[in-house]
Amino acid sequence: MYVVIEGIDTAGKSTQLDLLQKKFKDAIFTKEPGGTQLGVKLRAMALGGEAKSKIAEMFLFLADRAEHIEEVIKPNINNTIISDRSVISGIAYASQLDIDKLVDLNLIATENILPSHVILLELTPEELKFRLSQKENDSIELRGIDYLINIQNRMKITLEKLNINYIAIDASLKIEEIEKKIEDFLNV
Ligand SMILES: Nc1ncnc2c1ncn2[C@@H]1O[C@H](COP(=O)(O)OP(=O)(O)OP(=O)(O)O)[C@@H](O)[C@H]1O
Ligand SMILES: Cc1cn([C@H]2C[C@H](O)[C@@H](COP(=O)(O)O)O2)c(=O)[nH]c1=O
Repeated sequence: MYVVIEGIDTAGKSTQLDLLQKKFKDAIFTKEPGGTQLGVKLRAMALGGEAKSKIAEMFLFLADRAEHIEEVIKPNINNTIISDRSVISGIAYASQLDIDKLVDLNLIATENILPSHVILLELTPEELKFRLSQKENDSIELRGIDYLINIQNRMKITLEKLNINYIAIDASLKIEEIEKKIEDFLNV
């Protein structure tokens, strides 16, 4: 299975991935952006704010995704893959473009390969504001609360549009409660 943990910045993805690492010892753990050698360079460019064009930024993430599919997902498609982010973030975060156009571009990048299970961790604006205040914000996080909540809404629209098997979990629940809901969703 190709499992993805999705959510906007600070939603709790890394926290749950650390717990999943203990449970799925044979799984391939990966991420977007930055899950390949090329992806590390693309991540640095995209998150470093080097692209003045939002379209150029989007293509940096698309290139990362295409390389990730080729180098990590396809070779391991018959094993358990657990990824921090995916095409869902890719479509949701490119908020200057129409979702349908983004779906087409991302299906090219992913060769029509989609996650089999997506866990969406959802934050309230209040919880997001608190969590962002607890860390140094990167160029995307600096776009603010309304921008990120809009991204979160676009994630749900994208999941429905792609008809992907997903669960939306309140990210402000206790860490253990979220862990249990994920376990039940993955039937482990
Ligand atoms: N269920 C939770 N309740 C309260 N705080 C949480 C919960 N899960 C994670 N946190 C805290 O929220 C912050 C962000 O968590 P984490 O780094 O796991 O999020 P993330 O989605 O990986 O973030 P990013 O995408 O920005 O890297 C951390 O300080 C973490 O300790
Ligand atoms: C895959 C992907 C990610 N982003 C954004 C989302 C986050 O702000 C960063 C990644 O940070 P993380 O700490 O690794 O979660 O990049 C994006 O804008 N487009 C994408 O396709």
